[in-house]
Amino acid sequence: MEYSPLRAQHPYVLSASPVRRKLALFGIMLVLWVYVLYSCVGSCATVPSLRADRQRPEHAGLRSGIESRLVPRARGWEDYEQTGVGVFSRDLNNVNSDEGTNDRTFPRDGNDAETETERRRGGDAGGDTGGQTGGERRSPVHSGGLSTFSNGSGIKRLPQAIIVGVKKGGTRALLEFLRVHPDVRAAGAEPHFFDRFYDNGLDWYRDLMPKTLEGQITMEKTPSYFVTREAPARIYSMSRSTKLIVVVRDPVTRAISDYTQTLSKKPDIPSFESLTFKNRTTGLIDTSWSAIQIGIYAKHLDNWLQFFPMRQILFVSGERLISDPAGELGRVQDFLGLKRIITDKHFYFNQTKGFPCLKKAEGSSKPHCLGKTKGRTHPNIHPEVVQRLRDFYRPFNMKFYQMTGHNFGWD
Ligand SMILES: Nc1ncnc2c1ncn2[C@@H]1O[C@H](COP(=O)(O)OS(=O)(=O)O)[C@@H](OP(=O)(O)O)[C@H]1O
Repeated sequence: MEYSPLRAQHPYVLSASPVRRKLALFGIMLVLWVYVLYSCVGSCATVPSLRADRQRPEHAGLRSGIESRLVPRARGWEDYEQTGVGVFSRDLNNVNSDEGTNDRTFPRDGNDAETETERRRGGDAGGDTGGQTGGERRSPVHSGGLSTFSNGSGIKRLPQAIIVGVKKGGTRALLEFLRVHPDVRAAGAEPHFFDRFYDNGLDWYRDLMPKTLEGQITMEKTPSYFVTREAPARIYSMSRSTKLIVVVRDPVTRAISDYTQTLSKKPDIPSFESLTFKNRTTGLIDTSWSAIQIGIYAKHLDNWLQFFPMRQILFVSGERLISDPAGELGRVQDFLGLKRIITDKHFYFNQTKGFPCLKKAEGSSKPHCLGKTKGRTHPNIHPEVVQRLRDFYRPFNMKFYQMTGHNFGWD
């Protein structure tokens, strides 16, 4: 008789005993269980590890230093100034024009513009607050009041350090440079929580922050806080141990820079000179003009000192941030209790831009300069007007040097 494999198998299958069938079923179930168990271990692994870190703070810094390199961060937000579109879209026209720049360009690696899609992708950017009314945003999940969402890449925390000022001081440069540090994570867009969106509440604010691991510092920058009367009390009530950083710059150049920004958006505004003086003949300065008002640093600082001791405020020289970025970054890292990781080797001077740039942007291997709205050419201001302004600011500068114990050399 001819051998037929078909015939040889069928009788075997049909005649399989119930015991064998049960064994086969058991085998399949076993395989399924192993598979389910394996999947669960993979997806739940991060939760216990975060808990373990909290119990072992001495290891936190080391671990976060390593892990933070694995966590994707948003890159380059410099042109979201004080308006910022982050993960969520917003109506740019709702933004106060004297502070924000509606220039959405983002010259990545020193040249072209970032698209809206790229901005939305900026994961940890935290989003901007201006276009997000409370109702538009998903509400955060609460977990014991300290943090919201918890997953593999950390949890959202309120900032422990804030760059509170000053507008046009060099705040974007400082934040961009700082985020190179593996233990710093920052909201990309300016949240404007303590001046414009305070009523949205702390949970709303926290939800704008990037996720951090234990040992990492959460930061944000909103330069208008420095001149916001309510900001110190509000920050104090969030946490009295918040570290504050103020980037200050010669108030005369700062005022011109401020004016340049406004002019770029509203080319029809009056001349710098006519806005500066209440009366051109008497030379009386119009201190109600925000471009002038912001530069009276001593006055604004007084307000902060009602709530925070001087040791909790670091003043960064906007000028030195350009001439010696590594030096200023060294001071900032010390102040934040960070290891000095950002050094000279991170910067190069870009001749075309006329400013220091990063050799490697965070999360990229390419050089990175700040965008077109940073380092604009200022209009020529009559030397007499500049001199008049210098005279006006001198006593305030002196007072500021005295208060901070540091001569910034503006006079
Ligand atoms: N590395 C580097 N690259 C480019 N620009 C730099 C840098 N460091 C400091 N600056 C100065 O930053 C000024 C803008 O300050 P801010 O970022 O604080 O402006 S803003 O208030 O957020 O709009 C900006 O002011 P302008 O020169 O008037 O445009 C720059 O002088």
